[in-house]
Amino acid sequence: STGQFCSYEDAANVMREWNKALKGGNSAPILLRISNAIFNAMFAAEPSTRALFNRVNVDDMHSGEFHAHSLRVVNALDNLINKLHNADTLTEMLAHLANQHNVRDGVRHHYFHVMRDIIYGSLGSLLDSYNEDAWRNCLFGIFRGIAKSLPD
Ligand code: HEM
Repeated sequence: STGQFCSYEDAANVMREWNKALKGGNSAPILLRISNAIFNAMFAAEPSTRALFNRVNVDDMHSGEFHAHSLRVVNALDNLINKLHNADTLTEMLAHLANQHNVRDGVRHHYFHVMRDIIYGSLGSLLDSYNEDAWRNCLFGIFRGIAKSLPD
């Protein structure tokens, strides 16, 4: 298939680099570590985002509720990344995630730019190998797909 989100080769690199970090069976602790790093950095960069996660007990980021939330987010990211060669499926998944975010008061398009830049800046130390250009090319459409109809 032809990559609608990014080139076939960029998508292959992104999936390989991502999946390599999760190899070895028990991926939940690795996903949680990635998720915690991303959320902590986002709350530091944009403190107003923290209260959006009160329902999932953000006050205790080690709580079961916040871990469960973190796993929902990073599992979703994992599923999206692994559909980079299936543009139709990926488009449907993004539409569903866009709806789930559109209904949440206070979620802004801008926050997705903040999170995106955090992810670009942190994957280099979270992954064994990191082809930043490929990630930028492929994640652009993923973030846009979720955030495009959110208020600025
Ligand atoms: C690639 C980026 C992201 C992915 C894959 C993602 C994924 C998800 C998923 C799967 C859920 C659970 C949906 C549900 O069960 O209703 C969720 C909830 C949520 N997301 Fe995101 N998200 C992303 C970025 C963001 C950003 C940047 C923000 C805003 C700062 C945000 C704010 C929220 C909020 C407020 C909830 C609801 C939390 C709750 O359950 O109370 N998300 N997200």
